[in-house]
Amino acid sequence: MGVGKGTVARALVKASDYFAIDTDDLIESVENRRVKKIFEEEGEPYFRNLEKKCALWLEKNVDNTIISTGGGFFKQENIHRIGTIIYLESSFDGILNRIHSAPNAKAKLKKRPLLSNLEEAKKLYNQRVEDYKKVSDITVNVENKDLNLIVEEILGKVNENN
Ligand SMILES: Nc1ncnc2c1ncn2[C@@H]1O[C@H](COP(=O)(O)OP(=O)(O)O)[C@@H](O)[C@H]1O
Ligand SMILES: O=C(O)C1=C[C@@H](OP(=O)(O)O)[C@@H](O)[C@H](O)C1
Repeated sequence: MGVGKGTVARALVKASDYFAIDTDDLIESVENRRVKKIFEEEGEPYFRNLEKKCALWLEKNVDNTIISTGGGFFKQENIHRIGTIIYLESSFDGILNRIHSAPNAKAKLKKRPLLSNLEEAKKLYNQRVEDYKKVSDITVNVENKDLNLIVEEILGKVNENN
């Protein structure tokens, strides 16, 4: 939720031969509506089921690609069969500061249904943090870090990992 997955993916594409896709974008495209609308009109379980379908499709069909995901995608049962998992690490306040200092901060907050209640969002972050660490193959701290340095670290660690 706002740690910089999409931004980092776009920077990685510029700095390498990789191309990128985003699971929320894929879901929005097949549903022809925004994630926020899907949550409002169908509820969260419906969205998680779309993530599951997307995860199964990625496992079968996508290789050598940067995949940015929604913040809850890591729970997919086949996540390790999709590829190398990179965790972008930041404190909760670091994430909020990022979003609040974006020029379009209001829109960024509005499109994220799980950020609408800050207390609940912090609870969710605290619940997930240990799981993010457990599930990831590579961790890169992104707090207060320049995008170029983040990209350099990721590409270095991915090369070491392969
Ligand atoms: N390394 C960075 N330095 C400064 N701002 C960043 C960095 N990474 C992301 N941002 C900003 O943080 C906000 C959230 O990033 P975004 O890529 O949309 O997150 P996510 O895809 O994880 O939800 C955006 O306004 C983006 O410009
Ligand atoms: O953390 C989550 O469970 C979610 C994060 C969102 O994506 P971002 O991480 O890009 O905000 C989006 O997939 C959906 O609102 C659920």
